[in-house]
Amino acid sequence: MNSNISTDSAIKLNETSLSHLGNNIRVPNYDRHQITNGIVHIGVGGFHRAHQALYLDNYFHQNPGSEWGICGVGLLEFDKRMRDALNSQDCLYTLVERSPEGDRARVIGAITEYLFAPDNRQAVIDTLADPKCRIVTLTITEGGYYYIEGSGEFDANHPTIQYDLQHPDEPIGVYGFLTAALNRRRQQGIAPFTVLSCDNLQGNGNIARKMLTAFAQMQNPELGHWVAEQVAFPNCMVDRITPATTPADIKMVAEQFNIDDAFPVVTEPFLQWVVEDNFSAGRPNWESVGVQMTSDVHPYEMMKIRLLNASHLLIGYLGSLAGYTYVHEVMADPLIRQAVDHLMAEVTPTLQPVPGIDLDNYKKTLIERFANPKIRDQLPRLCLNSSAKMPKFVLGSVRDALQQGAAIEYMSLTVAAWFRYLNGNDDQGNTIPIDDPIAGTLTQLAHLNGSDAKPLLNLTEIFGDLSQSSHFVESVTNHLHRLYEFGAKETLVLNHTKSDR
Ligand SMILES: NC(=O)c1ccc[n+]([C@@H]2O[C@H](COP(=O)([O-])OP(=O)(O)OC[C@H]3O[C@@H](n4cnc5c(N)ncnc54)[C@H](O)[C@@H]3O)[C@@H](O)[C@H]2O)c1
Ligand SMILES: O=P(O)(O)OC[C@@H](O)[C@@H](O)[C@H](O)[C@H](O)CO
Repeated sequence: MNSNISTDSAIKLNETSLSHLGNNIRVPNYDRHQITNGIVHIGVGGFHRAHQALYLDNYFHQNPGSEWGICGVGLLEFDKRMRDALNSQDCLYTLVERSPEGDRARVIGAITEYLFAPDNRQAVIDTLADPKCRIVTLTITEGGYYYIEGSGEFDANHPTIQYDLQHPDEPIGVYGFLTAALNRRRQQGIAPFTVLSCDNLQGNGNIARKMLTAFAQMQNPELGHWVAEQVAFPNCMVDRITPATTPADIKMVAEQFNIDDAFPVVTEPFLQWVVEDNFSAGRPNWESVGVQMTSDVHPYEMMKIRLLNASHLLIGYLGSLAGYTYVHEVMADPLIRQAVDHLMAEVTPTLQPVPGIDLDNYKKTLIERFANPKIRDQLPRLCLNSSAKMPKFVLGSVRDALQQGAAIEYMSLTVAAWFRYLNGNDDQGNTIPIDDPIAGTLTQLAHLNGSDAKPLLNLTEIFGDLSQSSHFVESVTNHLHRLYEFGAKETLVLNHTKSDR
């Protein structure tokens, strides 16, 4: 590996240049033209490319000529950059695993086609309706499911949903595309595809089922019935910390690996995928490449979401308030690291036993993963769209702990730190940009009410009935007062002293 290579002299990644790449870089050794696309993936971002596509790349090395290639789909304007990058390099991209021990790059070939829906909506529907498509996988973020947290119901009034109901042949949203294709399959006697959600939602398959069925029902009750009866929606737990790609990553790939890649992915070495074995139209033999197929994903997803993702929120808010930029910097701060330990200790009694997993060891590994200085995971990424994540990552644990009469100190601190963060400046007075679909409402409530937590806790679409718990309200309020009065770090000193007593 030559670190003196300049970005300009790097080799442009595409099929013809694969054989010119350094021999330290693993490239697809299978014929990509022999692969047919049995999977359509909607929401090709960093995570899909570091996770599912990697598993399939490994699979194709063992099974050339497979029927499980991926056709990627982007529904949003946001995906233009992915379209341009993938189309300019034959859908190939570089995946770099980074750890203190070193960096390893490989080129992934599992995505063989990419469709940008705004360019050609019919092409997306045709691909989904094609009998060759047997699984549709999703990473469309928590907010992409149009799910009302407080009630658990479908957000039928959302403008995207209303648009798609009125324009069934020219949809813009995920359910519009899926139902357009499923409707055609039903009319033509083609079996439906399986819908596999790979987003960080507890019961992601169940949620996808409920939402898609509700949408299909509104469009056409018979179709709704068919979807409910015929479509399989396995749950799954996904795990691999994958930061957003930065210009520095593109430069690193060029300089360290001599690859000119418009959109590489940087990730950690850790990788896990636990999938409920419930597929109506077949699936790859995923076990052969390390996927854990099981009849019950629930304990795994509870463990991952409540320990890893909840800790990420606490790290994101406290770290931002304390003026840090990256997760590993936050983990080097003993006060915040201790808070993460305390949060995980509080969450643990709310978890079920997880087959084959020693929770103490799992938590230790999480701390090590968070501390990985090489992946430079960004705090704003962790805090993005918190209104959709807080209920899923933290509030379930709060409810369970309240029911058990157990401690909620650090769970409440996570909520309070979010409220303080929503004020939009850190403890030194620097601006923190708030990126959330309901940022306007949230920041207005935070500004108007400062250390009074109640108005934010009264947002039932996020907190449901939790504002009825005086213990929870009091605990959040106490932390919020301290965060405003003393700042994040001093609050932690006070908290830890109390907890250690
Ligand atoms: N990055 C990680 O570490 C990681 C790890 C595990 C799971 N995940 C899951 O994957 C999701 C995506 O993460 P990422 O890192 O790939 O993000 P990303 O920003 O790189 O990509 C997000 C993708 O979701 C699509 N999307 C967003 N909102 C949508 C909507 N309303 N309808 C349709 N598509 C929509 C975007 O167009 C984009 O293609 C996360 O929200 C999470 O649920 C991520
Ligand atoms: O991707 P999100 O927005 O659901 O959550 C942010 C992070 O917590 C998440 O991406 C983790 O890095 C990931 O879940 C690790 O597997």
